[in-house]
Amino acid sequence: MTGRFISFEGIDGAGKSTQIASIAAWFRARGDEVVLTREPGGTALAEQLRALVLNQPMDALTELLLMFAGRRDHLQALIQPALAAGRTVLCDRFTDSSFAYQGGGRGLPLSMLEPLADWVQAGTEPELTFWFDLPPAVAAARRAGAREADRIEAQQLDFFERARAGFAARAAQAPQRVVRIDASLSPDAVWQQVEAVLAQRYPAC
Ligand SMILES: Nc1ncnc2c1ncn2[C@@H]1O[C@H](COP(=O)(O)OP(=O)(O)O)[C@@H](O)[C@H]1O
Ligand SMILES: Cc1cn([C@H]2C[C@H](O)[C@@H](COP(=O)(O)OP(=O)(O)O)O2)c(=O)[nH]c1=O
Repeated sequence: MTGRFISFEGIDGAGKSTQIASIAAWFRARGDEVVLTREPGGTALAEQLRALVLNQPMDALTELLLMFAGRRDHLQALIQPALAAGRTVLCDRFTDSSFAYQGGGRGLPLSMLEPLADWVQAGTEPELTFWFDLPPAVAAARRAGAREADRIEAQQLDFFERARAGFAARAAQAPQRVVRIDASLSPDAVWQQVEAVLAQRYPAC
């Protein structure tokens, strides 16, 4: 039995964390065993890499390699065993974030990212990805009221414009997998959109 693998994407401040709790509750109410996890991070090793990558100065390629190193450990130690046990894995960010941030934001070429994604994922891919999309200025205003910026969140608006374009390109390449949610609306209005997608993709048996 293979479980479901679902990821959540969007620029910082899009409201992913706010929605994921309700999504986990939605699957639990159906009787699924839910594993909530995140990237960068998700395992002890990958959380150590997260602390480095979000706080230490480094070049873009080093940043990319650390993101994929953590992802490899996360897949091997947590995601793949959970899927093999039939669990529903909800992952706050996955490979689309590397394409958006290191590809779009930092400007690294797709020819560098694509082979890494193939090697590291070796066929494991989310079956559904929610892309919480909103203008970077709106996301920045939300973040300003909520928390102190880390090394990546401290980037300027043009970085987040490029990251947003990176998510849009990934969505265009995989329209069956990636569902765009208008994240500029109120939390309730965002939830209505999410719930409609869940109800359509996972009808009650
Ligand atoms: N739809 C929304 N409208 C307005 N504010 C929101 C909305 N969703 C989340 N927020 C607020 O914006 C901030 C960032 O939300 P969060 O869920 O942490 O985003 P993310 O995990 O995508 O970075 C938090 O202060 C949160 O309360
Ligand atoms: C997974 C991943 C995240 N990131 C970045 C996006 C975020 O700025 C940061 C941390 O992600 P996250 O914990 O999701 O931050 P937030 O809750 O603020 O949205 O890491 C990348 O640059 N590349 C990646 O591959």
